[in-house]
Amino acid sequence: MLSIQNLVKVYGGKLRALDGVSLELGPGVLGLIGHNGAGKSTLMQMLATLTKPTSGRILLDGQCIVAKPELMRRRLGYLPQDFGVFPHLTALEFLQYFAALKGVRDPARIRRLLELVNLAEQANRPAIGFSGGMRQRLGIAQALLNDPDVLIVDEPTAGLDPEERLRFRNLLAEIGFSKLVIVSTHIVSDVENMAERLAIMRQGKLVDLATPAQLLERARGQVWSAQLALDHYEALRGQGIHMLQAQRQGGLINARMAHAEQPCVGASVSEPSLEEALMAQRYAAQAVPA
Ligand SMILES: Nc1ncnc2c1ncn2[C@@H]1O[C@H](COP(=O)(O)OP(=O)(O)OP(=O)(O)O)[C@@H](O)[C@H]1O
Repeated sequence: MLSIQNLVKVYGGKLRALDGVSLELGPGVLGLIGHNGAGKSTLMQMLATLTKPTSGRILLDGQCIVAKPELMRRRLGYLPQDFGVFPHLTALEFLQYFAALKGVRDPARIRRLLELVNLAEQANRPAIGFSGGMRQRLGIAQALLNDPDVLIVDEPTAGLDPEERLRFRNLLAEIGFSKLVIVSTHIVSDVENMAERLAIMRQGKLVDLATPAQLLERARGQVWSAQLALDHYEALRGQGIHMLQAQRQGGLINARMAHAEQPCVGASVSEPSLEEALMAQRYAAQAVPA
């Protein structure tokens, strides 16, 4: 459906915000993971046809959307990182306004979307009184107005409380049953239970594309746990052992460590969480420069 081919974006003559990114995507949720500055927003904006690549191609069902952005815009829903609502418009008025802009003429669709994002009862309330989660859900309703085949969501859960996060994630997961949903985040837990695949970006490059299960499998044997005295903990740190977690308990430190081999006598190999798996992968990449 979407074929991303060798995308490069150069800013200011030399900064490579994207450095040869290629990806083949179909329906389902893709989690785009990377630290701040990894190039996620640049890639999302490019897919949303807001910025053009310095080189490379993006094909939507075989046609290049760099050359013909309108092909994408018709089929795209986009929720940017800094999405803002008009505070004095009600949820209903806000959607009516965007429906008019997007040429959506079916008023029943707005009602259905308000129900989908669980805002039907707040339809006539001005957005100024909405919580962060309600605003995000209104943003998703806006992005879904034209029944898009591709939904792009940038840093979706920033500022949401845990319950709102959960609701919002479930909503995106359900949309991903039939559409392509690309969710960019640096918070692994945002996508670990909904993304079919994770694309890991680092310094403008796509360094991995795998299912969460594959990432966990690869990290098996590299995450260790041990109860350490404080001076032992500090000595291990001093030796460059990567600490994933440290929790003081009864005068000892419960430590979780990323290391290719047993980091110290008594450390036992432990099942990694997805976040730990990604950290372990990152440390391993640092240890062996490509
Ligand atoms: N318009 C711009 N002009 C110059 N440099 C830019 C521009 N946009 C992004 N960059 C740079 O490109 C690199 C990638 O930025 P990008 O915003 O795509 O990363 P990101 O992974 O989305 O990070 P974040 O999570 O902070 O949004 C960074 O070094 C950033 O400073």
